[in-house]
Formats: sequence, C-alpha cells, structure tokens
Amino acid sequence: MRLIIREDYSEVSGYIAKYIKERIRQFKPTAERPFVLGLPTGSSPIGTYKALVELHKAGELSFEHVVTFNMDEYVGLPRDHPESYHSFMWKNLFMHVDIKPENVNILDGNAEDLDEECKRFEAEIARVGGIELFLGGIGPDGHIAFNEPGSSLTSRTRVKTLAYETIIANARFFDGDVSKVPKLALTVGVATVMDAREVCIIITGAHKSIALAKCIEDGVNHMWTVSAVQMHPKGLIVCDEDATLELHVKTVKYFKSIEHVHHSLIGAENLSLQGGVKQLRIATSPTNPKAPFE
Ligand SMILES: N[C@@H]1[C@@H](O)[C@H](O)[C@@H](COP(=O)(O)O)O[C@@H]1O
Repeated sequence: MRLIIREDYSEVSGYIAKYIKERIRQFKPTAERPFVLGLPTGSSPIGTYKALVELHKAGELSFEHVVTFNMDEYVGLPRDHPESYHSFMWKNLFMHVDIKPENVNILDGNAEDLDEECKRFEAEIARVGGIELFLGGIGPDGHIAFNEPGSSLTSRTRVKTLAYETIIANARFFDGDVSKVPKLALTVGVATVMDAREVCIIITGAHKSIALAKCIEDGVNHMWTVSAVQMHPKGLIVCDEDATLELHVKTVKYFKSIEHVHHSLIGAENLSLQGGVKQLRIATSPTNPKAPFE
C-alpha cells in the first residue's frame, strides 16, 4: 500500500485528479476498450472532481471512452432530489465533461426489486471487464461506500441499513434534519471495491485521523472496513496533514521517505517534503526509469 501525504485538501484533490488523468492517458481507452472508473460521492471527492473538470476544459482529459460506476445511492430518494447521488454526480462532474450518459452507472435506489438491481450492477461491472481504478472516500468510522462497521469484507453490492453515526453525519445535507436522511442505501460491497485493479482512497481532515490510523497501523478489521485495502495489491491512500494526527511519527516519516526515494528514482530530485523529513539525494537510475505515478 502507498500513502501519499499532501499539505491540505486542495493539494490532495489536485494530486488525485492528475493521478486519474495519468492513468486514463496510459490506458489509451477506446470505445471497444474503455477505462472503467469507480467513483464516490461526499465532500471528499468534490475538489478532485473540480480539478478533473479543469483538466477536461484545458483539453488535457477526455471522458469519451470512460465508463463509470458509482459506489452507492440512497434508497427511496427521488432520482432528481438535490441530495440523491445521481444529482450529486451530474452536478459535480458529469455535466461538465464529455462522458456519454450511457456510460454512467449509478445504482437505482427506487428500483422495484432492490436485490435484483444490486445483482444487475455487479453483472454490469463484470460485463465491462471489471473496474480499473476505484476511487473512494471514507466516513469517520472508517466505512467505505456504505459498508458500515461490521460489514463483511467479502460483501457485494446489496441493500444496507445505515449506521446512526452515518445518518447524523449526512444530516448536514438534509437541512440538519436527521429524520429527512434516508435510512437505507444500495452500496457496492467491500469485495466489489477490492476487485478493482487499483484502489485509491481520499482521507482528509482531523475527524478522519483515527480511521486512517486504524486503516494503516492496525490489522484488517471489519469494524474499519477501509482497512481491507491492506489486502489489495495496488492500494493507494492520499491524505492531508490533518488526517495524519493519530499516526505514529515513524509511520508518517516512513511513507514520506518512500515517496521521496520514489521521486528521486524518477528524477524529481528537488521535490521538497513537508514535515521535516530529511532530504535524501539519490541519483536517478537510468536502468530503472519508472513512469511517474507508478
Ligand atoms: N456513502 C458515502 C461514502 O461513500 C463517503 O465516503 C462518506 C464520507 O463522506 P465525506 O466525504 O463527505 O466525508 O459519506 C457517505 O457515507
């Protein structure tokens, strides 16, 4: 697993947007072989979506051959409700880029048969060949998508009852009124996320620092479902300084030094690190010219 630490939310957002852009560019997607991207909602990805829109407007990124799957959706909230995840995704990303509406996949929380809808979603992911990169956020209790504490780490897309903590956290989007927050959601499972060929998690803010520490320094645990990323062959967490508050200093220094050595190998020798890690100067190896962002 890699942990990338950036100063603040805005730097985290910029880093992830460039990372996604680079992945799509390297993949060279076509209509027959699209890039399949898993996406979250919440406040965590808004900055990333803004930066992706800017990259698109600058002509550096196209979504023409990108297929997306969203992580979750509330049950029973009208699709055009301002707080539905459908509305969120169109407002914050899709309407500003050249994605084809038929390439957008969002669970239907108003489907007649919710279990069938979840099965259909999993089948659709399989039909397009699986997800290349799953971007995710987490709740302060370490949940990924709506996989609340105690969710099976082998779970698949299904109907979930929301934890009271999540309902309270999400009340901010419903006039602060807990009674207006849907209590059920459709969500991809932990295994659905972990099946992606790459997983990238955004963790920002001091209120998520315990979850980050649990995810990185403790073992894989269903009470902190994001910790499943430890088992992923290509897991990446991008966090801000505030989110590192509960990590050991040694952990922070370790991951910063890894990133620095990596940048040295790819030639970015003058990269300055925050947090007082000593500058390491390692000659670029011409025999090991790793591509950026690998
Ligand atoms: N289902 C979503 C999650 O996918 C998201 O990660 C979480 C955190 O939201 P935020 O990014 O606003 O902190 O909120 C909800 O519970």
